[in-house]
Amino acid sequence: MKELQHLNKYFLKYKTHLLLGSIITVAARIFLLYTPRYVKKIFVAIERFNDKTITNDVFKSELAEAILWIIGAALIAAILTFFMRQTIINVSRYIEFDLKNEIYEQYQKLSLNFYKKNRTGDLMNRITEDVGRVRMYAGPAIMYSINTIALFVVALIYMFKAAPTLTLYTILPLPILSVIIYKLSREIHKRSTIVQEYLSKLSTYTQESFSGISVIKAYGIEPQTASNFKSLAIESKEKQVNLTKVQAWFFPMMILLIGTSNLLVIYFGGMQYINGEIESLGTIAEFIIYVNMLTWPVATVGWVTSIVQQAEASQKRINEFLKIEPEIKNTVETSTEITGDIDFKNVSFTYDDTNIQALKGISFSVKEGETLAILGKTGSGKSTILDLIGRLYDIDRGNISVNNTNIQNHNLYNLRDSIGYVPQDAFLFSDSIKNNIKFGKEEATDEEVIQAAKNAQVHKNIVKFNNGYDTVLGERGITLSGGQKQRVSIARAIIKSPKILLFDDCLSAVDTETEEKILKNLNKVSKDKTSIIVSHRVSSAKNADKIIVLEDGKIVQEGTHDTLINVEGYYKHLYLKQISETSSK
Ligand SMILES: Nc1ncnc2c1ncn2[C@@H]1O[C@H](COP(=O)(O)OP(=O)(O)OP(=O)(O)O)[C@@H](O)[C@H]1O
Repeated sequence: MKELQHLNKYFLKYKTHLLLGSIITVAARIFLLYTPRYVKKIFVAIERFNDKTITNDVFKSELAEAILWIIGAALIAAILTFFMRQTIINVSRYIEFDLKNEIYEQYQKLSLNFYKKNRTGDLMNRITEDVGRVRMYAGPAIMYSINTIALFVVALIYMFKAAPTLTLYTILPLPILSVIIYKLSREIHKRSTIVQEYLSKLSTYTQESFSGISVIKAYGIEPQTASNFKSLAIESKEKQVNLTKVQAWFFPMMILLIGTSNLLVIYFGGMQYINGEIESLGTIAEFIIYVNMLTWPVATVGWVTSIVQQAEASQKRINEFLKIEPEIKNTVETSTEITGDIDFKNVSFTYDDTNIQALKGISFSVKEGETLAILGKTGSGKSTILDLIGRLYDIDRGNISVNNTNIQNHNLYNLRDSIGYVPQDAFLFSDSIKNNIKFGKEEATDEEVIQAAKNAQVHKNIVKFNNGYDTVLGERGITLSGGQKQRVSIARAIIKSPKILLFDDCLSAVDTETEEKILKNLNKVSKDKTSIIVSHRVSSAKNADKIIVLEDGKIVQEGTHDTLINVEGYYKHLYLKQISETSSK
C-alpha cells in the first residue's frame, strides 16, 4: 500500500464526495436489510394465522404492512445505491483525470534523454492502462469495501439478534469463498495480462503493416505478412481460451458456495426449529436471504484484494516516472529580452546514453542579425550544436551564452520561445496545413499564415490542394512530399518571428532553385535575427556571414565563403564537387 499513498492527496481533495458516498452506502445497506426482516414477519404472521392466534383482518393488515415496508425499503435502497455509485465511482473518474494530467505534465517536463531511455509504448501504457488499474482501486475497490463492511456489520447485528448460533453456521463458508475468489481473481489477472500482451502485439503488428503497406506491396510479401498475422492471431486466441477457462469457474464456484450456505442454514435452522431454539420458520427464510445477500460482498473481498495488488503494482510504475527529476531545469523565473548574440566557449558534450562525445571544445560566436552556416560530414556534431542552443541538453564543459548570459541563467521557456527551430525530419501533426503552420504562433491571422508559406515557397503547392490551407495532413489526410513537409516546417518557424532561427539541414529535399528562393526570402525575414543554417550544401552556406566546418566534434575550418574556397580543405573540396555536379546536369 506504500505506493498507493501517492493517491492520498486526491482522496483528501475529494473528501466531501467520499464521505457523502460512505454515508449513502451505509444508509443503502440499512434499507436493503429491511427485506429479510419483513420476510420473517410475513412468515410469522402466516404461522400465527394458521394457529388462529390472529384474525383474518389483523393477518391482512400485517401482510400489507410488511409488503409495503419491503417495497418502500427496496426502492429507497435502490435510489441510495444509484447515488452511492454517482459519488464514489465519480470520484475515481476525477482521480483518474487528475492522475493522467499529473503524469502528462511530468512527461512534458522530462528531457529528451528520458524519451530515449523509455519506449513510447511504455509511456502510453503507464498513462492509460496503469492509471486504469489505479482507478479500479480508487473507485470500485473502495466502494465495494465500504459496501461489504457496512452490509456485514448491519447484517451481523440483525442476525445475532435473531439467532446467534445459526449466525455462526451461516457465516462459516464465507471466508472459504473469499479465499477461493481471491485465488481465482489472481489467476484471471495473470492470464488476462498475457491476453493483453498478445492483443498489443497483434495491434502493433497490424498497425505497422498498415503503415508500411506500400513497402509490403512493393516487395510482394503480402502472403508472408498474412501468415505472420495468422500465427500471432492463433497464439492470441489460445491465450483467450485459457483465460475463459478460469473465468468459467467463477460463477459455478459462487453457486456452489451459496448452495452450501443455504443447505447449512436449512439443515441447522431446521434442527434448531425442531428443538425449539428458534421460534419461527420465518427465521430460516430470513437467514437464507442474508446468506444470498452476503455472498456477493464476501466474494468481492477476494476480488478487491486482487484489485488493490494490481493497483499497487501499477502505481509503483507510475511513481517511478513521477519521481524522476527533469534533467533540464528552469531556475530563473523572470524573463529577459533575448537579442540573439550567441557565444560558444570551449563547449564539450557527451550523449549520456551512447557515451558518444559529439562536441569537443567548440568555440564560435554569432552576433545578432548574423547568419552562421555549419557544414561537416554526417555525425560531426552539427545538429548537436542546435540542440544545445535550445537547451535540449545541458553541456558537460565550457559555456554557451545568449546575450552574454549563460543559457542556464535564462528563463528556459523564454529562451525556447525566442527560437524558431526547423528540425532535420520535419514533423507535422495530423491536422490542417494552416494549424500546422500556426503551431508556431497560435494567434496568427490567415494573412500571416499565407505570408509565411509564401516565404517558405510552399504557398503555390498548398493552394493547388482542393481544400487549400484547410487540407488535413497525416493518416486520414494527404501525404506531403519530403520537400513540401520541410517547407511547411520552415513556414512554422518563420511565422513565429523569433530572435533566433535554427535550420537543421531542412532544405535537403528541395531542388537548388527553390532553395535559392527560400534562402533569399529568409534573408529578408531574418534581417534583425540570428540564423544558424546546418547544411550539406555549399549553396545554403555561401551567403552566410560566417561558416564553420565540423569534423568529429571539432571545428576544422572557419571563415566566409570567399576565404574558404581559397584554402585547401573540406569546404573547397565540397564546393568544387558541387559545382561540377551542377555544371554536368
Ligand atoms: N540523441 C542522441 N543520442 C545519442 N547519441 C547521439 C544523439 N544524437 C546524435 N548522437 C551522436 O552524436 C554524434 C553527432 O551527431 P549529430 O546529429 O550532431 O551529427 P550531425 O553532424 O548533425 O549529423 P548529420 O549530418 O548526419 O545530421 C553522432 O555520432 C551521433 O551518433
